[in-house]
Amino acid sequence: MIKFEEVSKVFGTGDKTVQAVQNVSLTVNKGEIFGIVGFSGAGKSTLIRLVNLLERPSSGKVIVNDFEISSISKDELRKLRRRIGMIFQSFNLFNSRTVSGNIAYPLKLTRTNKQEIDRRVKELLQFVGLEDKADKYPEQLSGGQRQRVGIARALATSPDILICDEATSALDPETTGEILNLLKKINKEYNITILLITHEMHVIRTICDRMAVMENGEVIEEGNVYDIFSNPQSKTTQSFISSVLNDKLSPRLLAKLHEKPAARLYRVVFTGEASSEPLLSRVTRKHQIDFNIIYGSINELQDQLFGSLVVEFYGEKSEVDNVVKELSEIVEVREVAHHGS
Ligand SMILES: Nc1ncnc2c1ncn2[C@@H]1O[C@H](COP(=O)(O)OP(=O)(O)OP(=O)(O)O)[C@@H](O)[C@H]1O
Repeated sequence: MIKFEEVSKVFGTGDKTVQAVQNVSLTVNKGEIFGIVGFSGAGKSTLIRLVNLLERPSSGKVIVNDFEISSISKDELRKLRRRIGMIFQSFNLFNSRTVSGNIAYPLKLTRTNKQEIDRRVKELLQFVGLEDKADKYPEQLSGGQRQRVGIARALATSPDILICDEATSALDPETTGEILNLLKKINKEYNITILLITHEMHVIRTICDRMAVMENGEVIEEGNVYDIFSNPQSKTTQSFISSVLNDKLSPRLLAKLHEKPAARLYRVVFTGEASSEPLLSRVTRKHQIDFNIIYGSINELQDQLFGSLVVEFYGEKSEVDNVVKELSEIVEVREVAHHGS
């Protein structure tokens, strides 16, 4: 379990200070995959580096596995770091060591005996699917293979937390998918808590259980991934979600649609049960109006269906109002303004 309690981090002194993390309170539960998304400079890296004290908080508390870590001794910190594995966007491998040598490195630091190191390295190579690459050097590997080595090395000391710093940002979409599957397997089979940061909503959608959105050092939204996708509150979260759901009309098409005098455009968001029911046709038929689906998408998210459709209703104003009112009792309905939100 990782808990941030009113944590802030300020870099620099005098008038040249940067408030990288501002008053963040957040709990990552044991065994979950928690994702933090945000634009560049939002404070994500700084926040996760506080978990293993690569950075120290300026104020507030960071609690990891029941330890308030800023007050622990050097010896305890060394022990704690073995419980926390970390992987990076740029892999951070030793180019002068073989794949096996890289994976063995953290075990050598803990003075594990050679036989045990060999056993563990073999086991990890198998787990990440690199048995045939044991004696290769990082530069002989593809990006995806290098990240697998990074993952195996991070798992060497059998941590219970894995921190991923933009672990797939340097990889192509297919390799990204493979690495995300591997992270999911690690979470399931070893029950390792995963805390990841990314600027790609796709990563969050694919593997996370819960998520937070950071902006200007602050957490502006957090919750279950399905809930945030179906009802994002902030503009930033909405724009991150649109980037993967492809549910936004282009400004040109939107302007054209709004040229029609009687056009009444709504975004209807279907979640859970509502996504498998012919709701639109049932309600519009009852009020005898027509509708046309202009744009939208149906997605699978955490084993549930989730749809976001832009719909135009045709009919008497009062009837359209009734339809919108009735639909709003079951699903989320928002009028699509000229700027598309
Ligand atoms: N060691 C440092 N010294 C001074 N400023 C820093 C330091 N590390 C980060 N910052 C500043 O803190 C802010 C947050 O940076 P951080 O790297 O945590 O953001 P991020 O969301 O991870 O972005 P990116 O994805 O670009 O790394 C930025 O303004 C950055 O310039």
